[in-house]
Amino acid sequence: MEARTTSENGSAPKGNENQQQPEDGSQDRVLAGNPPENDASGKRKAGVLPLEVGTRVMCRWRDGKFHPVKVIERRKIPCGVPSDYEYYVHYTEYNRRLDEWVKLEQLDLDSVETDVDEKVEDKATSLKMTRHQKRKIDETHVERKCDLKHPPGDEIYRNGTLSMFEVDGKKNKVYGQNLCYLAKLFLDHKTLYYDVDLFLFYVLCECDDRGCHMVGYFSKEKHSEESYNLACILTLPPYQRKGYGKFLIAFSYELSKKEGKVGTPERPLSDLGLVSYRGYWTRVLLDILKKHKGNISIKELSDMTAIKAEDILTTLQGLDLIQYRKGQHVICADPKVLDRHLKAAGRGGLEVDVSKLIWTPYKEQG
Ligand SMILES: CC(=O)SCCNC(=O)CCNC(=O)[C@H](O)C(C)(C)COP(=O)(O)OP(=O)(O)OC[C@H]1O[C@@H](n2cnc3c(N)ncnc32)[C@H](O)[C@@H]1OP(=O)(O)O
Repeated sequence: MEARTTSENGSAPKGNENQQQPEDGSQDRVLAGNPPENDASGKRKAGVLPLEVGTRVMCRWRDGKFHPVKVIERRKIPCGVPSDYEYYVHYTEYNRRLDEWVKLEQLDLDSVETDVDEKVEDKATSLKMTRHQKRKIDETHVERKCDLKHPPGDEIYRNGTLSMFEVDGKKNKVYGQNLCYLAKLFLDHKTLYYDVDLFLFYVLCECDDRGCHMVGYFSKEKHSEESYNLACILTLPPYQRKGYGKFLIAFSYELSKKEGKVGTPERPLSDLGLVSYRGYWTRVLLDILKKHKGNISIKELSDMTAIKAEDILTTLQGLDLIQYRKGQHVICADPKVLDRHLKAAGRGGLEVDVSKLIWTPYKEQG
């Protein structure tokens, strides 16, 4: 039998040294401990103990005041009487970080509301959940604990410890929105997208035995009128300058190749975005020009690389490799000049091994 009277076990609220009773004998809920008992209240308490999970009651907090709480867990006190419990309570007016274990002495048992609102809530939502399930949902919702071991999508690429995941913004709204918030921290000029349904997110992860840890991502519109193949790119600061940015850019073009389309990044580009893209375009184009024998047109370069013709033109113009002859742009590539530019373009970054990409372009379902 767990039910007992407070007077039997001596654990009834008796107040403490700090208890202050007003001289007129009235109960001061603000400063005092628990109010004095009478017979009726003692009997009532006998019926409510031990308190059930879900019970609402007033609890004296460290400020000496009583606050409404909800019992969300209870446990037996190891060295106490077998029927002695302490309670894990949530202060309903405050953040869950303040949840704590309290002793029975801190609770005003005259204020106990057993179950009433839980039943009302259950009826209102027509959900037949156990209290335990309800509490779990409640806690998860409020604290937003993340137990994900990898981004919530399909792994479309794996090479050694690197993986890429495709996350659909429509299926994982909050995850997609959070990625956008993250990028916004580093980008003044970008619009923040709340409506992420129209986007896919390609999340690059370093993987180990604890899971896949995001190092960067890019987003991409499911359908782009302007042939954008990348909306926003971000490498998290601790991972920058390691070649991940170039990897993500290269990856976006590999997806475009699979789609049979040419692509370009959404404008405007940030200064770091522009440097990264210029570096990528320069290396890719000059590598081809170096190996290629004979003439090659911008259209052919675009078909081979999925880089939009305008981007090829501006890149080659910037390197002074374009001449305008008889109304046409002509690529003039002296091998020595190409070598010089390639050297200046720096490291190639991490390679995308296309044989490890398993992906089909997005198709609207239903
Ligand atoms: C369409 C758009 O989204 S535009 C917005 C682009 N995104 C941002 O500006 C967000 C903040 N910036 C970032 O997230 C990153 O800097 C990115 C994504 C632009 C580049 O990511 P990184 O992982 O650092 O790229 P990566 O290591 O491949 O380096 C790319 C090149 O950019 C240049 N670069 C990158 N960071 C710097 C820097 N801090 N200073 C100078 N040059 C830099 C270098 O040329 C570098 O090549 P290198 O290391 O061989 O010299």
